[in-house]
Amino acid sequence: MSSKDTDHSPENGECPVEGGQPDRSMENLSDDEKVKRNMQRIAHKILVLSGKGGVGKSTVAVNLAIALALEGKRVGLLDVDFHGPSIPTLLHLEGRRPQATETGLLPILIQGGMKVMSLGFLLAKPEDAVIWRGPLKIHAIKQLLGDVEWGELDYLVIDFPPGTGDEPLTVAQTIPEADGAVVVTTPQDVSTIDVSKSVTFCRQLNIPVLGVIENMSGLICPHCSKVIDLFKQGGGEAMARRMEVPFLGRVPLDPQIVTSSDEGKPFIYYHQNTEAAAAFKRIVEPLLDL
Ligand SMILES: Nc1ncnc2c1ncn2[C@@H]1O[C@H](COP(=O)(O)OP(=O)(O)OP(=O)(O)O)[C@@H](O)[C@H]1O
Repeated sequence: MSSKDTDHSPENGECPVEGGQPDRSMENLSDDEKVKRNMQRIAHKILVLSGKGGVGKSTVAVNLAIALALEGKRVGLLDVDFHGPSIPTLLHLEGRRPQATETGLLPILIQGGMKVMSLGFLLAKPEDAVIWRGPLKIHAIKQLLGDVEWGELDYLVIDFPPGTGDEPLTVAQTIPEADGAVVVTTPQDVSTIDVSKSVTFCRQLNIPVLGVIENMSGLICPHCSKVIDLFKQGGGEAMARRMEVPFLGRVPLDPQIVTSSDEGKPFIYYHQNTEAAAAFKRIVEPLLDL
């Protein structure tokens, strides 16, 4: 291997792993042992789940991770959505390739020091759909947990595809010590009914439900600041009560979330003085006490 291959110097804001050298103690370990070793260095692992697509789960995952980083925490964000990884787009990291070391892959380091890894970084083209069956997915997830050089972290936030399929099941079984799941819904019945299945899924797997987040909860009128109940309000809170799990809070609909997501500029970072950013910060407070 040439010296270039082991050169960890920062490039385009990317950062070397701590210590600058590959962790040779990880060599010759089995997949499960690597995961165990790697995950021992991460204090808290939070799963972000939703039973329904399009409710803003990835947006919430990104903004929660950044809210934790803004509190001074060392944070990693892992996207295990094989079929539609959106984290690279949401963070404007399309086309980036993680650097490979002798012992693993370096996550991409973004502004504020957050480490990001997504299967999307490993696809040849963003529009490539990954048609993988269960066993391959399980192996790939174990690699994302065990072979990525996360280093010491306070939090790893893990974003999943919607539903209760192989991805959350594998992570739950592979890192049973995870702190728990945050469950994202929108207020309408059509969402809360599906998302309550995520709560049931967590119960069946003994994953603590850290709480429900009601996203897209009321639109704040940009002209008069009155709240318009576009998708109703309170459905997520009522679902949390019904399912006897904590309610973490509501994030309003904010058109700036759409534009900043499309531009790959994390909303909470660029629009700190908004009600939605304040909502994310309030939601993160109980997670700081884990
Ligand atoms: N609070 C909000 N206000 C306005 N737009 C939002 C809000 N939350 C998310 N969005 C927008 O909703 C769309 C879907 O969000 P996102 O991709 O995060 O959903 P998702 O639940 O992760 O979808 P899937 O898992 O099906 O890929 C995006 O355009 C995003 O910008």
